[in-house]
Amino acid sequence: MTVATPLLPPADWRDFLALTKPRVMTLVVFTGLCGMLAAPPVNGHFIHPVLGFTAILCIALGAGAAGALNQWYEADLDAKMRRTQKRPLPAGRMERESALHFGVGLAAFSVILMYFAVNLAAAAILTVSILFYVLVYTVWLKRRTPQNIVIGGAAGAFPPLIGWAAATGQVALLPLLLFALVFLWTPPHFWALALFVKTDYANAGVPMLPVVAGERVTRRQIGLYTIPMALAAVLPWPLGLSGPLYGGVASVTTLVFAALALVVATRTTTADDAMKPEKRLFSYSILYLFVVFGALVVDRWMFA
Ligand code: HEM
Ligand SMILES: CC(C)=CCC/C(C)=C/CC/C(C)=C/COP(=O)(O)OP(=O)(O)O
Repeated sequence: MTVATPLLPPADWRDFLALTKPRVMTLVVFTGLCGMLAAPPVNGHFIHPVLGFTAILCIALGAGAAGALNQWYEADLDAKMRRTQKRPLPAGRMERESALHFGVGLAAFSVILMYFAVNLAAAAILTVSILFYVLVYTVWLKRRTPQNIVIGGAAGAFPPLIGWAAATGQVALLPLLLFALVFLWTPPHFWALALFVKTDYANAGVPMLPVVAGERVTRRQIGLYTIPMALAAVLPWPLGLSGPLYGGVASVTTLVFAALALVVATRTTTADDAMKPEKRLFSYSILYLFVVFGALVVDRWMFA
């Protein structure tokens, strides 16, 4: 006698939205928008607003698709961590197949639309970033090495390049520096968080740096990555790629970042304070990227 597996009722639209990790993706989309708005005109023309909107929509859909495929692949891990247990798949509100179809469909749609409506360069970099997040980070590295987020984290650094490529059809030094900024920002951003949700990762068997190498090494690495990150953040100014407004904002906000990272790096254990230094650094890291990218755009439009 065969027992039929009961099928779940169709998932709610809110569950599909949750698959796209909307809160994290707001910053991803913002950096993409800023990359686009910081780009110079081509033959005297800025990107047409409708095309610009389409390109940002494609970045949002592509990033959301990558988030959905990430959740499809690691529903088992998400079920083991308090922070992620209530997601649609581990909570049993959605069939895994639905998440897979949604992710693949959305990824294909975003890339095809980017190619036909915008250009090949933007579509190609969008494809690379989706594949990087899903295959390189999620499937290959996340469960294997504590360097997972250093290498795989590159996925989240592509959006400024995609935005710039959408506007100009090519890449240039400034968006490459923005790529470097997000790439080098990711380890302090994530490891600060990993220091205070360490037990979650340990329970799930994910080899995040604090679990594998311990707190002291993680704290030192946060400090070390902050140095080249600071350079990447400030360099557009001395290189003449941005003006004094960006230079001022980037210098001050980066100094604050470095000061918070130094406190984290020089502590030996997690304090009991309500606002632990690593929590403060994690929260500030998000505000920091919003402010620095926002300042770049305001600067380019004011002083162009
Ligand atoms: C591999 C690289 C990264 C890892 C492992 C990572 C991990 C995380 C985790 C675990 C959270 C906490 C909670 C949550 O899931 O909502 C978080 C929050 C966040 N991350 Fe990251 N992150 C990475 C890269 C990025 C990038 C590239 C961006 C954007 C440029 C970003 C933006 C954010 C934002 C905005 C939040 C706050 C979300 C909220 O308020 O709920 N992250 N990150
Ligand atoms: C355009 C495009 C494709 C952009 C991709 C953007 C990207 C890679 C963002 C990474 C941010 C992110 C949600 C990391 C979470 O890591 P995790 O998946 O390990 O977190 P979890 O534990 O919350 O699942």
